[in-house]
Amino acid sequence: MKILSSKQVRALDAYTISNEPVSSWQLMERASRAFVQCLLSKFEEVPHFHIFCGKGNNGGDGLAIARILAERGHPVSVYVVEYREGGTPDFLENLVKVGRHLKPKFVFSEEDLTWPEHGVIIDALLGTGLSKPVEGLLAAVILRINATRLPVVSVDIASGLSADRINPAGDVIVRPDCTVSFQLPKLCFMLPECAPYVGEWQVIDIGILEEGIERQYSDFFLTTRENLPHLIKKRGKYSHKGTFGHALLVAGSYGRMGAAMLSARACLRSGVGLLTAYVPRCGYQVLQTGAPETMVLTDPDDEVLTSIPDARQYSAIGVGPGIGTDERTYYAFQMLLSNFSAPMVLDADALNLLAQYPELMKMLPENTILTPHPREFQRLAGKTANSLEAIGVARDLAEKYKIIFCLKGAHTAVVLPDRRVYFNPTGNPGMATGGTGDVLTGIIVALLAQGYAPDIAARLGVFKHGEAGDRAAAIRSEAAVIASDLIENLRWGK
Ligand SMILES: NC(=O)C1=CN([C@@H]2O[C@H](COP(=O)(O)OP(=O)(O)OC[C@H]3O[C@@H](n4cnc5c(N)ncnc54)[C@H](OP(=O)(O)O)[C@@H]3O)[C@@H](O)[C@H]2O)[C@@H](O)CC1
Ligand SMILES: [K+]
Repeated sequence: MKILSSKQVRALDAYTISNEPVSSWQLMERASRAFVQCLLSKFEEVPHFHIFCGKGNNGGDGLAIARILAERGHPVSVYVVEYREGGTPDFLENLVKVGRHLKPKFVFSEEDLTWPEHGVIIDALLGTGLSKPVEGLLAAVILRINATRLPVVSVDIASGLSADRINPAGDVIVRPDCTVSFQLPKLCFMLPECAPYVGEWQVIDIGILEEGIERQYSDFFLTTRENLPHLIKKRGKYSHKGTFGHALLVAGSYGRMGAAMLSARACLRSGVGLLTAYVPRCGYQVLQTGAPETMVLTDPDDEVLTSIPDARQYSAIGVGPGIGTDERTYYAFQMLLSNFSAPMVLDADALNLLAQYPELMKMLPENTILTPHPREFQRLAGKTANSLEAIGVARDLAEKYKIIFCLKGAHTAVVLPDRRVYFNPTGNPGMATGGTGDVLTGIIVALLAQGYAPDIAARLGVFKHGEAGDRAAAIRSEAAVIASDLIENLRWGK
């Protein structure tokens, strides 16, 4: 699913209006009806809705939503915040229409506000037409909304929040519990800095023309459940273990064999035909016992990796979980990079080694997948002001070295060498716990070994990892999730 800028969304609305054709008021009516349907599905008992409207089209939506709710007999109060004169034509038309069912309260100053004690607040003050920081009366109303203990649902986007960039500190923005957005997600929904101004978010279909979306160019996408299942390879009746590749996992050091084990078990549960692990000698028994399906090769050293095996026979290589950053491990890693160019995924200490020895970057095989969490990325690429800037730096590096980044986070961003960015929708805060990254490495190396193209292996791996986390959290609750639960909850069917 594409992520478009506010300007592109305006062009898209205009395209739908002239090509469907549909009037802009009708499109607003469609959006508002879809919003009401979604809103009512969130509550078992319909509460009293308090709808705060601005005077642009977001306010127009608010008025239409108020009317539709009132027509159905639901309790509604509607407030129009008079921060400017006039209003957009669709706002004005809906103001006339709502007047047949309800008496809006016009708010000219803070004193006009009587604050509700029960019910749900609907925020329809400002939408994607935000053009300057919020001040004066609008700011006062937003601060009051943020001070309430009542649930807040924003229409399309929280009022005051910029869709396409990160607001400067100090901007006055609604902090909703939930945002119900029209047709396509906004870039800000993907960024951790914006999370307090987004809440739970949901995108609803308002019937924007698909061909109009196709005409808009974007480098940003949200991976969706719908566009992934067909990418999962069927296992044919006559397939054998050789059909699904042979992965090599280079992992572990003394005291960190758990990382190797988690990666190995995740790899085995992700469809790989054969798995060999290359570990220091201290890991031999651990893996042979804990992951008996794995073949184990050992380094001459007891505690850290100091050399590499002959990797020519492997269809993919995963390096990093638990290997540490010993200088001898650096030499081994360098040797691996200079001798082999199989599809590779690098995580954890392999990334720390890259940060410590940046000359290794030039040796990475094309389409190598790097899976840093924010601190690892900072070590690798330097400090950035915010997550959007970090994504920009990752795009430059991905293009320069022809590599793929999975920038791990609530919406992990898969950044491709052609600069496209795919955000991931699955996963939950329960996954912010030790070892989940090792699981991801194991999944991705399994997909690479089975012959998935690296960009698909990265996107699919990240998606399935998050989905397994969601399943685990549904069973155990977020706080109780540990990395092993993800492995147990991997599913590769539809
Ligand atoms: N297009 C469609 O067909 C559909 C659109 N839909 C809905 O429309 C929404 C976008 O509507 P919109 O473009 O009218 O923008 P919106 O944010 O409501 O108001 C802009 C007004 O506010 C003003 N203003 C801006 N910032 C300000 C500030 N800080 N403080 C004070 N004023 C400020 C700005 O002033 P100006 O920039 O002109 O000076 C302008 O007058 C979108 O989010 C969705 O909800 C849906 O119905 C689906 C169909
Ligand atoms: K809003």
